[in-house]
Amino acid sequence: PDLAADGAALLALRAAVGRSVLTWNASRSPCTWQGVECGSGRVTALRLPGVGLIGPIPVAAVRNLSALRTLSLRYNALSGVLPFDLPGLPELRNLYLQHNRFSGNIPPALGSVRNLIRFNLAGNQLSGEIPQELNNLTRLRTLYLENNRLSGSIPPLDLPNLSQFNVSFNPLKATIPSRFRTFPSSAFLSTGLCGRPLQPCLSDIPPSAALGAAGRDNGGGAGKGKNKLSGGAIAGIAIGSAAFILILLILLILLCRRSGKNRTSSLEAVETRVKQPEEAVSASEQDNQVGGSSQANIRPAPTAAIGGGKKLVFFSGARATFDLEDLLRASAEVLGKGTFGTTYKAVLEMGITVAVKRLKDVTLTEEDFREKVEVIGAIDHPNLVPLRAYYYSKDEKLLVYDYMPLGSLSALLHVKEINCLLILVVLFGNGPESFWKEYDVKDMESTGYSVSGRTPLSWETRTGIALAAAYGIEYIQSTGSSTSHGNIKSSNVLLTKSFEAHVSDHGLALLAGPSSSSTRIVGYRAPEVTDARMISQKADVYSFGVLLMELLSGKAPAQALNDEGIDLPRWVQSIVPEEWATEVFDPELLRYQTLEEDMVQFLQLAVDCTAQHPDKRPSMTEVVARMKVIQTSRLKSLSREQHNSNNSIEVSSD
Ligand SMILES: Nc1ncnc2c1ncn2[C@@H]1O[C@H](COP(=O)(O)OP(=O)(O)OP(=O)(O)O)[C@@H](O)[C@H]1O
Repeated sequence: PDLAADGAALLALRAAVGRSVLTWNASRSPCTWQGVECGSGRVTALRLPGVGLIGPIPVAAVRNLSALRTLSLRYNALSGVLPFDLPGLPELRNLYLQHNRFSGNIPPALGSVRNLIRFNLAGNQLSGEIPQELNNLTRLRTLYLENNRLSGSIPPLDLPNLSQFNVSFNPLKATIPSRFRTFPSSAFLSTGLCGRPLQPCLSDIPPSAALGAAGRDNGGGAGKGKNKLSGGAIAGIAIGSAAFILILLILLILLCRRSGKNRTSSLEAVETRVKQPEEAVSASEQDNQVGGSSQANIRPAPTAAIGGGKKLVFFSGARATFDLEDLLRASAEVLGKGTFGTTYKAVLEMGITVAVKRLKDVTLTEEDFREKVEVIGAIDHPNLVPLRAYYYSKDEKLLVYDYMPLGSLSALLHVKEINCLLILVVLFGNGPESFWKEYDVKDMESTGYSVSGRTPLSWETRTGIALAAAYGIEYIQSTGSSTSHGNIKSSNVLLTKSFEAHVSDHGLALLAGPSSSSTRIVGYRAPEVTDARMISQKADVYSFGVLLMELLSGKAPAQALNDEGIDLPRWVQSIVPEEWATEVFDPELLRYQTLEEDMVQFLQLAVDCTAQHPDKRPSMTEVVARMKVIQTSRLKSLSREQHNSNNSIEVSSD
């Protein structure tokens, strides 16, 4: 076999599954074709994730690619049986076939691909048993088989290097073999398996022993009634299960009701703290609180809203449409606890919704506090969350912001929210297995459920968010040569209903007490920032680079810190750019094949932003400029394509 034979095999593959999507030029070397990589004059890798391949793969096409080390055809619509009925891929290390429509058995012949290290067949329709022959794959480190229809038991494979394993959502049965007991329970979700790490098996007596016992009871007869439970046992199990489900239901209802209750009572604590100490404050002190001279020096005199003796100080652009009493009467809900305190959503009686941040650990004097808040309030830009008002007393410091209805980018990208209704459907519908199997994720999402809990974000939305956040940060930095945000992360990028991004929490580092610095920006903090209070513009650039990586990969930086302590930037840098498309980008982005070049450029920018040395990082202005160049060149090529297609329509209509 040689390169020409590899080329012929690839063309056979294209003819079978990719005729309309692969534009390989047969007159050029296969090594120049999309997704093909060569080494020593042979095809060594074929990576075509999410390109729209469809149909069954001819066995011969794969078998002839005998120098292949990586085959990645994930996220396509490939069907039929797995094309590996004969040994023929001795070099294969990585086999990624997840999220296709392959059916039939896992071919035992795969056991002869002895160099296999990564093997992923998740999200197909494979049935039958997991073949015992996989035991020959002694180098195997990853075996992902979740979301198939595999039955039987897990064979007692002895794979010394296996560190990633999952068989969830398969109708497998019986006890988990001892080799697999060290994997977490998430590796065996929604199966019929039992034993560690799952619940103990109903009976400690293995089925064979039970059979033997039944046989003995029957005097070794024909085996009638063998392995059957008595009527009493069945009734016991039925009553037990019903009671369990009932308890679960009651717990669920209590949980849902409790979370509803929290929503309306959260600002009560604030009210108590605001009212009590205020009563003790002297009249002169109170006068000082209503737009004192220190405020007037910094910006035009703020409007003071006075209600029941309590004052909210509004910034000049904002009308004092409500007062503190209104705020305290509002129904409130905790949005989250952050470094600087707790944030509430407050819906005022007149219909206005605001976000109220209740600051903790403020050690500044009143004068310093007011002065600094006035500076923060004066920073006004369309991509920053507007600070509308504040409240200061000895015991309570509140900041009132515009409420951003879509919440944070972090929640959109990562939060897996399980809707109470969804749990009920799973529990009382047709049962978990049929639920996951029979409902297509897309169908679920179109009915308003989010199965994974993630809102799919398009490429345009992601780049729009990135650019808007960059504008916001650039503006903050433009207000002073050493001014920086100091806490750039995805939970501080908030979104309006139309996905417009606003950076929040700007300037709060100025108000923060020393205790707030320790936990801040884990995963986003630049290496030179040893004390989080020592913020800088180049450290913001680093954090923004991590945020970009998060947007492109869908991975949360704090969670990306794996056992070896590798954070998101180092993980991205450990992967060569040629592999970014398959290894780094969020699978949700794989459908934008034509945009791969743009994605690579954005990721390269993120890599530059996260350079170890601050001087090597671009400035925020350069970051904005580079992002605009990528977007503009994309728009230009789009309009060129449009122009060409219009011309060709005209020509063909001639
Ligand atoms: N103006 C707002 N509109 C809507 N949601 C908000 C607003 N401000 C904050 N939130 C939400 O409240 C949550 C808590 O915010 P908060 O700023 O208190 O903490 P954080 O951003 O998680 O951490 P840190 O304090 O370190 O920035 C955020 O995740 C965000 O979803």
